[in-house]
Amino acid sequence: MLLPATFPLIILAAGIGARMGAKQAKQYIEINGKTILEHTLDVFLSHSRISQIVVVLHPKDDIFHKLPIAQHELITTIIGGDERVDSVLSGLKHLNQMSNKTNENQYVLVHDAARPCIDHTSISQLIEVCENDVGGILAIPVADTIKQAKAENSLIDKTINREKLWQAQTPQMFKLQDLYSAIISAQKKGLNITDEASAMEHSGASVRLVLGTSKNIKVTHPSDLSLATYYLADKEKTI
Ligand SMILES: Nc1ccn([C@@H]2O[C@H](COP(=O)(O)OP(=O)(O)OP(=O)(O)O)[C@@H](O)[C@H]2O)c(=O)n1
Ligand SMILES: C[C@](O)(CO)[C@H](O)COP(=O)(O)O
Repeated sequence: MLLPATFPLIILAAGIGARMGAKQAKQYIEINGKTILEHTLDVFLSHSRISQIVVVLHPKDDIFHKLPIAQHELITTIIGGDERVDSVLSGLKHLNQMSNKTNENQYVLVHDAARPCIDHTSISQLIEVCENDVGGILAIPVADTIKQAKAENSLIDKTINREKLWQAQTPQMFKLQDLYSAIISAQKKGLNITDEASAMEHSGASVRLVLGTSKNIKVTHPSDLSLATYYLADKEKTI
C-alpha cells in the first residue's frame, strides 16, 4: 500500500511584531510555559504529513537557537527579508536548493508563526483538498457586517455584501515552483502580496478556499493574547 505523501513546511517567524509592541518579537511571547513559535512548531512536528520544517528568522534573532526545539531533526533555519513575502521567497529558495532534483510537482505549505492555535484536522483537510490540485488556503467566511469607509476614513461610504467574503488564514499550500514564479512575477508588476494565494491569484490560478476554524487566529495585537491563551489551554486538554 502506498504511504500518504509528506510535504515540507515554511514557518514565517521573521517579523518584528510592531503592532504587538512587546519587548521581544511576538513569536517569543510565552503562553502556558511555551513560546508562541514553539506552540506552532509542536502542532506541525506532530502531524504525520509534514516532512521537514524551514523556520524563517529575523537577521537579528538571538532567541531561536537557544530553544531546545531548535535541535529537532526536522527543523532547519534561514534568514528572512523585510516584508513577509521576502521571507516566503527565502524559504522557497532554500527548499529548492535542498532538493537534489527539481520536482515540478513538489508542494509546500506556508504558515505564520503567529498562528499557534492551528489544529491537526485543519492541516489534514487542507492537504487532502490541495495535494492533487492547484492549491489552496484555510479561510473562514466573514462573520461581521462589513463597512467601506470614505476617504476620510471615519465615515461610512457603504455596506459591502459579505456573501462571498472570506478571511484568509494560513497554512496555504501550493506547488513550490508555481508559487515561486507567481511571487516573482507579482513583484515585477509591483503588486502588494500579503499572502501566497494573492500571488497565485494574480498568476491566473483558481485557488481553493478550505474551511478552517475561527480559533486559528493570527496573534497581532496585545488583546489577541488572552484569546490565544484560552484556545491553547483548551487544545492541550484534548490531546
Ligand atoms: N518580514 C517578515 C514579516 C512577517 N513575517 C512573519 O509573517 C507572519 C505574519 O505577519 P504579521 O502578523 O504581520 O507579523 P509581524 O510582521 O511580526 O507583525 P507587525 O506587522 O505587527 O510588525 C508572522 O509570523 C511574522 O513573523 C516574516 O516572516 N517576515
Ligand atoms: C497571510 C495572512 O496571515 C492571511 O491572513 C496575513 O495576510 C498575513 O498578515 P499581515 O498582517 O497581512 O502581514
